[in-house]
Amino acid sequence: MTSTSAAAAARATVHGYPRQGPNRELKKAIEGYWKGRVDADALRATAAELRRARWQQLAEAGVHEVPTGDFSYYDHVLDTSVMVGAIPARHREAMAADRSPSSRLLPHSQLRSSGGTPMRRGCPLDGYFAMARGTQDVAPLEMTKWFDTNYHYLVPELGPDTVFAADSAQQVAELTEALGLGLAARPVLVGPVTYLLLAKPAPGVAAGFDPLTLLDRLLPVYAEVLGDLRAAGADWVQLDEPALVQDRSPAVLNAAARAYRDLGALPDRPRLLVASYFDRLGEALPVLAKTPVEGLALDFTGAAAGNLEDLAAVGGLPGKRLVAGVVDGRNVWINPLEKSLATLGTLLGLAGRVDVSSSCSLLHVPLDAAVERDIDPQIARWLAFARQKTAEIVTLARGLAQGTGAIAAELAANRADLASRAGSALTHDPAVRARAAAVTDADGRRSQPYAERAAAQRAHLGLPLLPTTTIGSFPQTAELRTARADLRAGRIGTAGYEERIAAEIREVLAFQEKAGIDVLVHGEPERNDMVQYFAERLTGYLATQHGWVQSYGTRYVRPPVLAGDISRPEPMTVRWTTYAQSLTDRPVKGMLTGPVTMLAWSFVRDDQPLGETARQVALALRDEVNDLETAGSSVIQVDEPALRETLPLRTAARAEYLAWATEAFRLTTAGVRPDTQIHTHMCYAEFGDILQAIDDLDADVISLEAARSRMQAAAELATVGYPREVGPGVYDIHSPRVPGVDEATALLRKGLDAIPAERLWVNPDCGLKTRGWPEVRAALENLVAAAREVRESLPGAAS
Ligand SMILES: Nc1nc2c(c(=O)[nH]1)N[C@@H](CNc1ccc(C(=O)N[C@@H](CCC(=O)N[C@@H](CCC(=O)N[C@@H](CCC(=O)O)C(=O)O)C(=O)O)C(=O)O)cc1)CN2
Ligand code: MET
Ligand SMILES: [Zn+2]
Repeated sequence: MTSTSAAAAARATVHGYPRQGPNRELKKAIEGYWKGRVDADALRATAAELRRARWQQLAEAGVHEVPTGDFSYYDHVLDTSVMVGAIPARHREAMAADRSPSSRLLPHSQLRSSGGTPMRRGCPLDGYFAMARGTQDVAPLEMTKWFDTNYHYLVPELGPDTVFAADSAQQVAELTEALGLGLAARPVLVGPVTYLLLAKPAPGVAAGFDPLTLLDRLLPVYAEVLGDLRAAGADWVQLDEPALVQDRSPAVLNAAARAYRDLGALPDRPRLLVASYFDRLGEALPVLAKTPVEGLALDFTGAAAGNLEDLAAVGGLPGKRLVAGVVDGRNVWINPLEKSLATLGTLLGLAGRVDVSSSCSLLHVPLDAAVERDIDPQIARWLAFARQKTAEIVTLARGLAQGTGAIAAELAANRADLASRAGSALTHDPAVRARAAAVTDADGRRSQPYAERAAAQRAHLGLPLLPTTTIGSFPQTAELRTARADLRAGRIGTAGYEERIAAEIREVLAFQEKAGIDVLVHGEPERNDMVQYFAERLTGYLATQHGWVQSYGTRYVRPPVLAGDISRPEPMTVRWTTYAQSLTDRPVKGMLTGPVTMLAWSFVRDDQPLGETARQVALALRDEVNDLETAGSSVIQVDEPALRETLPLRTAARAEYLAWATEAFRLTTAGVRPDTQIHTHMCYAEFGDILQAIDDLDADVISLEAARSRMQAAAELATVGYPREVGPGVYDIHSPRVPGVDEATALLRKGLDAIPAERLWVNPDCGLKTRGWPEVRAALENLVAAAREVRESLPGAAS
């Protein structure tokens, strides 16, 4: 095919689309189902209607080929486990037992609801949700971050005994629905190599087990699914292999080569499009290019832009289809259309056919910027959410196929919008820039070394050995959320809302004092979210009203937008912290979200290096830290749960990231007196990669998620000689289970194997916002009892 015909054939598509619906209808239907308020048929009907509406929207926008199979009731990786029959044994047994009258398989929310909810039986949805959320008797699959995004997937559990079996029902049904609407549709599956690379050894299987050894067993299952999809009318099927953008061993690259050679050799199959995104494909590019697959989808945005030169270096993809991800699926800025057209033009010479798409699924961006009413219309023109991105993709495909003349109006408007952003005062605040430029090394260093600070803090705080504390949030009750919704809707005034918050703080403080906790928190009742709350109070940040993005299951966040230079017009947390401190003689921890997490869980500026944005945020937070100290806080926690997840996917980029990330944290925290204790908190396991960085934060105390891994994080820190205080979590707050005193005691003793008593804290894994009060009360009382028991048993303990 010549370039010209490649251009003429250019089509628009997307890799995937938000699932929740314009008003999070899916969340509401699923949570209603869990509560017994919505029946299975109604839930299925809502889901089908949402799928229909999104396909229709894509088609009406001019998308030529819509994705199918990207919908999910909970998580598409879990759906893949169902598709290949990788149901953990404990769930298989529970589902079988569920048919017997003695079964206790039912969702937690039903267990906890005050009786009267009928148990559902024999419904496949329940088995599915049990894998996602667990039941009273059966633990769920583990949840972890999808690459470096804020989306969480359920980790497949595999072992040498895993028997795969194809179940293509959901994929076939969705394809059939879309084809029934008269649309060209392309099923999207998690590819077999990525699926295995994301898996972990099932419980009871040796940790050294490598799931990739199951490839030969898995490929026939994919072959069967592909056959079923072909029979159902699939012309193309997309297999997502984002795991191949990470540094991979020759063994993994060989596995990829084998997988696509074998799938490519199937006699009656759809054409195959292998997709990668989030970074450049690197050494996997020539490997995949040599396989018989008919197409590759590559990311050409951000760090992945290097795919362009890599593609040229391998001589392009002659005769193959290239789906060019030129519209960023991870960020919310309008596309520079002319730049993208130039990229697409170059790509025309490098492939048999070029189509236009998003860089990755649009799952990671909100649905529609046009429904935001509170964003300045001038600034709203700079934003593209899923709906606007779809329009950009269609425009680019038209421009590619018909020439720029066909999209002259769009290009002119785009030029004006880009110029308005570039020239805006919002993005260039001279005071912020001057302050950031004047930062010195000394600003990021505490005035005394850790050992001296520790002594000063010990004298100042007078805490017992094994001090108890919590991570910040207490239950975000329906009453609190409703009060906030009422305030927004004008049903209550500010005074009424604030009285509600004050009352909650009094209750949280009273409970902690009674329970005997040593370092208290105010409970964060005033915060809708630990990132959005601060974004709403910082100049240069935009918050959205409806910009929901799925974080996991039915939980969503509204990532704010780092749009301009960041400054803090006034203190953000001092008032509620001071109020809480006025209610007690014990120390109340000030509670802030750190600069790295503020970036990681927001949409970031793409017009300056991330490190510069981080420094601006850090300086604003530094003022808050210092103000808290001035107002009387002796303990201040700066949460950095996202420090690990934002680690670049390719190791070559990691050192630079860790340098600016740790610098931003130190800049936030280093302005306090030596006797002010700085805490930090991280709650995503796999700290092994960033132990040095944790040390470089120079925080006085770190609390970590450790309950499920039985103190592994504490042990890892100990192996590198971590010198500071550590609170490895002894309460897994992701589960409604209440840990018993013995269980917490055992974990603490295990913690003592790694960290000496003088440096060990007692706390939960993370905040308690998603938990209910009854569990929280019982669990924290047990945690305090365990701390006392272990304290008393320590050698030399005063009896
Ligand atoms: N940004 C961010 N990323 C994160 C985390 C995090 O805490 N924040 N934690 C990890 C993921 N964990 C998460 C844990 C919980 C929720 C969560 O509970 N989300 C809530 C929404 C939280 C929120 O924004 N609440 C607002 C708005 C609540 C709301 O839905 N209001 C209703 C009306 C009120 C009502 O009737 O409930 C509406 O606007 O329609 C508030 O409290 O004000 C949900 O999906 O339900 C999300 C992620 C990793 N990434
Ligand atoms: C995801 S980390 C959460 C930390 C926050 N301080 C909380 O307790 O909710
Ligand atoms: Zn946490």
